[in-house]
Amino acid sequence: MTFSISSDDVRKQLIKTESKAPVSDEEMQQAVRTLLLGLGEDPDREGLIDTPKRVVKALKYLTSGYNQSLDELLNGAVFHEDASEMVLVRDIDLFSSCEHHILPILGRAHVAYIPNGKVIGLSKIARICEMYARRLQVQERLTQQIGNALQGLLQPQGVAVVVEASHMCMVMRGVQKPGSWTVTSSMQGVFADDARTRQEFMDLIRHNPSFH
Ligand SMILES: Nc1nc2c(ncn2[C@@H]2O[C@H](COP(=O)(O)OP(=O)(O)OP(=O)(O)O)[C@@H](O)[C@H]2O)c(=O)[nH]1
Ligand SMILES: [Zn+2]
Repeated sequence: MTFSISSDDVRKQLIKTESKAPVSDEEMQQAVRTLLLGLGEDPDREGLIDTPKRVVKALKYLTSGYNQSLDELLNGAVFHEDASEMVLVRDIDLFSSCEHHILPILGRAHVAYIPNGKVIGLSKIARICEMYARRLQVQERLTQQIGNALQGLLQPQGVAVVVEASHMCMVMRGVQKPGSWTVTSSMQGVFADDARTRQEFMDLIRHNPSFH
């Protein structure tokens, strides 16, 4: 499957998902206070008195990716370059939140692309992962959004994204399966069309670096 997405499309997609926050911090804090009461706690005891404020601040931080834009994050770091070999940034730590339970998704992303006239600043690949991770997510969408962003920004020969993550909603509650992890991928362009290129990527994300 190949995708053709322009930077404009990526920006439109981004605008659609940006948060409009129709409630105040005070209203959010009041809701946390209600949750504490529902749990049978006393929200006025010393240890909990500032908890609503802290929870709102923490949740806003964990979803701060809604307020970022690709333009701002890139800071112009897309360069014209003749390179045509695979670029891979692997083992990018991810801290996201599942949209069903608002519990952590902890994992790693491996992101590769094969340039087609343009390269992107390496740190920006990690920043793109970070922006989409800092939202309420399902792992499949997070993976796809990272791939689509790179595809749209660089129009490369192909993009490959693999995310490996453990969902705390499956570990600490519910089915309670510590040690389970989920692997999702987004393969676009040559990574989707050519099994050897895909295999090279899979081999590179598995090999042990000699400097470790
Ligand atoms: N596909 C997908 N599912 C997810 C992700 N994160 C959490 N889920 C699942 O979302 C589902 C929600 O199912 P529900 O039955 O509505 O919720 P629940 O009663 O809390 O489900 P259990 O976790 O099975 O107890 C669960 O199966 C979760 O494992 C994700 O990133 N991708
Ligand atoms: Zn969940």
